Amino acid sequence: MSSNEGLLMKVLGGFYYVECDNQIYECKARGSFRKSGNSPLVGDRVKISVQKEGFASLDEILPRKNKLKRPPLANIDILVIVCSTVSPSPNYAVIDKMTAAAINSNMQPVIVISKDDIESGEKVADIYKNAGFEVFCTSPLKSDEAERLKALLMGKTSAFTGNSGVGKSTLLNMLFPNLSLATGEISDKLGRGRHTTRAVELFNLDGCYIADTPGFSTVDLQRYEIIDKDELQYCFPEFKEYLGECMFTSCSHTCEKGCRVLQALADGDIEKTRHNSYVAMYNEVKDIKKWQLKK
Ligand SMILES: Nc1nc2c(ncn2[C@@H]2O[C@H](COP(=O)(O)OP(=O)(O)OP(=O)(O)O)[C@@H](O)[C@H]2O)c(=O)[nH]1
Ligand SMILES: [Zn+2]
Repeated sequence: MSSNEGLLMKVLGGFYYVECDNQIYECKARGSFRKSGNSPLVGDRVKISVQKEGFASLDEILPRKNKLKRPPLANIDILVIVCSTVSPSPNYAVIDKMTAAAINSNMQPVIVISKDDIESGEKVADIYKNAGFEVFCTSPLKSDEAERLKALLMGKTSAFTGNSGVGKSTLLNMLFPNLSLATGEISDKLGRGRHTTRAVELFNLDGCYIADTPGFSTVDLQRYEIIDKDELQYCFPEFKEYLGECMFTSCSHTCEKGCRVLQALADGDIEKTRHNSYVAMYNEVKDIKKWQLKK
């Protein structure tokens, strides 16, 4: 018998599929997980033991860097937030919720602006570059941007999100031309829009681990990952250099006198759309009590 560390790629029908040494092992979990209530999630780094006959068991879940409720995933390194320049045009409120939620969950948000061939994504790109994010402007004509993005995703576990029609499937196919071969349904519009019963799954595509999340169109951090009002300011990286410099220590950076963040906004150092999103999110959570946020 040998004990190994691996990555949980899929959970299906009581079996756990673990990638370990370039091989997939079908594992049964040890009974203790059921009792402890801490069940293995796709994306978990796990310890498995492989018996001689090929039977494998999942013995231990290694500590997680993060965990999502919907879809149930662990250890997401990068959240790729896709928006398009036109049809649909960018929804800043949605994008900013996703960037904030990603940061709050200890993931790196990455912005992809598609349909750069129809209309330039430069204006949107500048907003997010100025806020400190990694930004990519893509179109089927710009393979260099896709290559640059792919290099960032290498060896990491990533999930893609964005409204319907922004071009997620197109982007994934551009990044991974052999995607349809690798995953079958994933290229088939990612199994979305129809009632599939497929489970959440990680795909190893050229060394990039991509989470596919059927059943709902995208990773939905908006509704399920609510950010505490005191934490929200830290989820806007461009605020960081001004925090602690406001007149009032309890400043919410929404309307107060002597607010350094509002000053930066007035000076044009913080983007208006970003601050608008912050205020909207702040107002949404300001009356929620801390105990109601407990997960
Ligand atoms: N010109 C142009 N068209 C694009 C680009 N990206 C996507 N499209 C088109 O936009 C439409 C929607 O693209 P999809 O890739 O299906 O979008 P999606 O985000 O996967 O959509 P859902 O499956 O509904 O979530 C398709 O007709 C694509 O051909 C792009 O960069 N340039
Ligand atoms: Zn302030």
